[in-house]
Amino acid sequence: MIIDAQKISWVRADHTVLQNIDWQVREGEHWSLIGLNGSGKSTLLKMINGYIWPTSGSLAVLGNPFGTVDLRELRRKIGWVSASLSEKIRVDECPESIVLSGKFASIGLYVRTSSAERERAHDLLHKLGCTSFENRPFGLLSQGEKQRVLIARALMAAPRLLILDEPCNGLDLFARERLLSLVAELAGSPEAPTIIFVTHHVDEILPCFAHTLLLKAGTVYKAGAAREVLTPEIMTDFYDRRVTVLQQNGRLSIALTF
Ligand SMILES: Nc1ncnc2c1ncn2[C@@H]1O[C@H](COP(=O)(O)OP(=O)(O)OP(=O)(O)O)[C@@H](O)[C@H]1O
Repeated sequence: MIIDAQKISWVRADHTVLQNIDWQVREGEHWSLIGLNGSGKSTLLKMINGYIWPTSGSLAVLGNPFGTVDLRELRRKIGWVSASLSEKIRVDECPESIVLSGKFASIGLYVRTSSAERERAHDLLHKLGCTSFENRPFGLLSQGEKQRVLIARALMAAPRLLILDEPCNGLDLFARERLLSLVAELAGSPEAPTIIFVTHHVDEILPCFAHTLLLKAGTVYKAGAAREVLTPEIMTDFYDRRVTVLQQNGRLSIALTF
């Protein structure tokens, strides 16, 4: 089991941020995670990465029950690509060293690297289409280029779980589709980690994300097969607004019904 959350809650200053979350992610599944602002997505991800602990309930990640595991060791097996990671990267650091730093889960590269590690970093930069700007400082890269470098960085540690936290934010239509096709390729490869794809936009959910978790006000609204969850009835209840669900090229999109 990749994630086994049993009735987890997280309470802060008499505010229940997460309540009775049951969520099981099995090996070989890729999930999308959807929730309105403030529904608890970041809190749940912080918990999965071991930065906060459940107030109640039990959580095991990659087969390690919390309380019995070295969380720093666990974090090395999880790649988490998010806007807050992007903000931490130094603007003058180049893609090659950013990707290499992923091996050591460090921000910045402080150790001597082997030629095999440098070769792997180059392979990943190539795989993610970053070769043409691999020597350009991070601060000069476009949003789409930054995202691809950060995904390559996350893959450097060969994680078993990869969290892509709103990776398409700020991308234009073409950069978005380019990133999504790289994600599809990654998800389909034999050595793919389990991927959790967080988004506000249903049309970004690729067919490979066959499972969906809907979080609403800190609770699991629905979790299961995407085709059973992303229905007009369920999404209308979820958003408290009547919506229609459209399908095109194996992808869905949601439109408000006026
Ligand atoms: N340390 C904390 N103490 C009290 N409340 C908190 C704390 N951290 C988060 N919250 C509250 O918990 C709720 C969920 O926050 P969270 O950041 O997890 O939502 P989110 O789904 O990631 O939102 P967004 O889509 O806007 O990023 C919010 O109401 C937030 O204000």
